[in-house]
Amino acid sequence: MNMPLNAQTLDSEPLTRTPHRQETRLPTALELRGRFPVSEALARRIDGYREQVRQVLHGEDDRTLIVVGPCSIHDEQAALEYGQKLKALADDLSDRFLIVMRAYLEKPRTTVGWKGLLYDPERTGRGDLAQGLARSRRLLLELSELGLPLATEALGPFMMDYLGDLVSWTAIGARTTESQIHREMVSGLPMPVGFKNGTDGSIGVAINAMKSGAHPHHHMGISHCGSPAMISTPGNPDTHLVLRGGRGITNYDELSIARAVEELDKAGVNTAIMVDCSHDNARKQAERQVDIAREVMAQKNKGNRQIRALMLESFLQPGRQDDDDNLIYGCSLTDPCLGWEQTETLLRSL
Ligand SMILES: O=C[C@H](O)[C@H](O)COP(=O)(O)O
Ligand SMILES: C=C(OP(=O)(O)O)C(=O)O
Repeated sequence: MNMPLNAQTLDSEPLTRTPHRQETRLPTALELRGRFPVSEALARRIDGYREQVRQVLHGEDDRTLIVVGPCSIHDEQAALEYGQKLKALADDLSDRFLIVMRAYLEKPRTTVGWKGLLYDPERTGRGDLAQGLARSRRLLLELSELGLPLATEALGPFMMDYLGDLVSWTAIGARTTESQIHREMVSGLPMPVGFKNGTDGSIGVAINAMKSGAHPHHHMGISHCGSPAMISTPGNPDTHLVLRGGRGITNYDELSIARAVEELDKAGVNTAIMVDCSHDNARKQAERQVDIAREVMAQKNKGNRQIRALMLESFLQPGRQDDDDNLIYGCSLTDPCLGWEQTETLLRSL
């Protein structure tokens, strides 16, 4: 499953090289979508998942949306094994939860580090976007065919052109919520989008992002055929806030959520809340996600109607590992995750 795809067939020929820049040709979005096509039946299913996510986020479906899965995917086989387990659990719990798998292929880094399967699938540090794009699309297709809705973080401004038709919910991360380029992108996305609060914990930037993302935009982009283009977008009405804590301060407690809802309401945007149980809320200690999820669901069960969703970082094995020669199968290379057993026990108990 981790087989490199043949670069020759992926049009990755060098274009130009200067001392400051080398350009390497990539397939267009249309070419890649053509190589790994979505059937009409699957496209209809994905439309259906997006509609279910919308209904939960707009309070028309009382279930809780759970976005759960690895911090990052580095091994397709482990991701598929995780997907099979999650699909069985999602079916079992579908009366209470709408479960969407985190299938994160791009990682925003605080400084530098591995940026995800899409950029550097072999983790050599040299990058191989041609292979990364193809492996990412093939994996999303295979996971979708298991019958799972998928979530990503939309980071590179053109990546959704290549992969977006397979995604049912996406995040704009804490490091990019303030970026106009990402807000413009969201304005043209066909799925619901969660904006994270800033890394400093501020939710004002996410509220501004929701307003901007709901607005039509005209911006510079690349057409699906690969030419420079002016992209005009209608605005995305299905955005919401994700509380992930910041600068060591958590924001999943009753008071923080009430304050966030008040600010959202004052700003006239959707008051739906997703709590990210990981990241600064868990202070990078994966097991803390268990207590956080329980505490937030207790608030919901006590009658907080704005809490509509949770995010959990989880993989086959608990914890995280450094990328060396003795990799543990199914263990995160980025942030620490809950292991599968912990995840299943938690979700069944919520
Ligand atoms: O979700 C993963 C990380 O928190 C995010 O990519 C930042 O990681 P870093 O601080 O290790 O670069
Ligand atoms: C990078 C992530 O989160 P954040 O933007 O909240 O740091 C993530 O969810 O993988």
